[in-house]
Amino acid sequence: MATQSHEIDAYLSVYKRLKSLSTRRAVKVTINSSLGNALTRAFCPPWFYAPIRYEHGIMPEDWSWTIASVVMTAFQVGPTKADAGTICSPKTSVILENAKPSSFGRGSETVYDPAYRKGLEIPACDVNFPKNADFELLKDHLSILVSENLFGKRVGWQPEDKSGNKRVRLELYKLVVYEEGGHFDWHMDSTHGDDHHATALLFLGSEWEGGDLKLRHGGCEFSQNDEIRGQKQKDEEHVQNLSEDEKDIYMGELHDAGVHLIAFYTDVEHMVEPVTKGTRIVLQFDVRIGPSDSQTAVDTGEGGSQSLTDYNTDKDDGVNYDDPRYYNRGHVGNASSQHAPSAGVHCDPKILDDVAQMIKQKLSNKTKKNKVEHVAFPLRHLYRLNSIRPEYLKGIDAMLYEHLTNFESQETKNGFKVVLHPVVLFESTDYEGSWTKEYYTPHVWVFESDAMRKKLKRKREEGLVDSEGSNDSDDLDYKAELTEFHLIKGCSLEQIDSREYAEHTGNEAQPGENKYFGGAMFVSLKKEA
Ligand SMILES: O=C(O)CCC(=O)C(=O)O
Ligand SMILES: [Fe+2]
Repeated sequence: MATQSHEIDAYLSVYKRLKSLSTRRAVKVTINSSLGNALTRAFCPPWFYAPIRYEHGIMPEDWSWTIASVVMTAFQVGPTKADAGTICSPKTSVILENAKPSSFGRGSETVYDPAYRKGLEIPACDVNFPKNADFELLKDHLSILVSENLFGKRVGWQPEDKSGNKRVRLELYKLVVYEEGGHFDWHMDSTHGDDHHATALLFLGSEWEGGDLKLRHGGCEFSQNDEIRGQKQKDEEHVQNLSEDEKDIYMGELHDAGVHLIAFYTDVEHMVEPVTKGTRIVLQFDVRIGPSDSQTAVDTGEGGSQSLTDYNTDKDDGVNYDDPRYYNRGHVGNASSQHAPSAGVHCDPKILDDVAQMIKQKLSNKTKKNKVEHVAFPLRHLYRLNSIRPEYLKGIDAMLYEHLTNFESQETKNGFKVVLHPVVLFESTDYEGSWTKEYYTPHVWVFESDAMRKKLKRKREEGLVDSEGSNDSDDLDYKAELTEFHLIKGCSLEQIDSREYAEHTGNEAQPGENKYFGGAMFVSLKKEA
């Protein structure tokens, strides 16, 4: 039977406000292009796994307390502040006594449905760390790992900026518990702010079986249990090369506690398979980027095309290596910069360069018939509407942005101008609403960037444009007919329509604007000065 109302209609109605505020243009989409294929090859893993353990075999005596205090951090739960043990040795019964069944967001409601999610939780306000300094230290360690592995040198390299604000901040969201039979079906986490860009899960040292955390994004998958098995194998190989004395130390109690960290960008879908034995206990953190809440996010200025290097101007890496909080980076698990785990913000520069060269070629074509002023392609990650900004780009989106904004060659003396815009993929059907090859003519609707919307709002307040938006072609500085938009196969933008992300199921219901949104990069040649 033909689809009655086109899915995109439902999707668009969610963004009514956006529609009413924005000028939009339809740009024809090119599918299966060689640029689209080159973009598909440009990839960064959107997650990582790192064991957190006590490696006193490697560190000088006086360093041990730092790591030890991380895994031995004590905590309390519930209104009575009951002793819940430590990160490496939690008191399961106390935690269970204080935990309540978890609900989750389905569309505009927050519901309880054990068929979808069967788990228990303790909200952050009921998790207390009697030694706050230990908790801060723990968060510092974890945020360095998250910085290095998800945000690279770009944002997270400096744990703090000059005024002491952390660039990557971990905020405890809740403690999550799964008993035997507990599970959580596929979902994306709800976001709790425009600066909330990843989830970090710290798995405590309780015993459990099953309960595999599975992640998926852009056609790639991750399995927690596979990572743990892989790590065990690596450890065994490592231990074979140690002396007997070293072996005893290495295989010590804390090393085996199984504490580990998994972090992923907020638009990564994930699920927890049923726990078959024991109790699985996790501290879930929201990862926030940039200055703390009390300060407003950086204004990107005109066109939202501020470069990342502007944002992160300090050339000095800003780390005080004498500070005991930082000197043992690289001794937490295997996630040191020298032994980066499988994931990380890395992408073969040759692939990035291929993309830049192909774009350059398209933009340099001066013949009237094939003239192209803008080459555009979707962002690989989904963002909140207000987070489609250079300083918030994640993983491969950030790598491409940075590479393209810094790209220079003989022909493009002034380099590229790269601008971000929210976009909605718009696929046509026939009059009955069915999908046919003949009528399959995908377009994207392009909306103003955050900065452009602000500019428009100002203009509107000054009465320079009408409230319905503007037809003034200056507002969007590109011409649809001179723009090539290359779709990337399997990218989130394509899936957002088919998977009902507008009704996505997260930890709690998300009001309209906080939902996930697609974006695109528009690349043009910088105008001669
Ligand atoms: O416990 C986990 O591994 C993840 C839990 C989760 O996805 C959530 O609570 O949103
Ligand atoms: Fe989740």
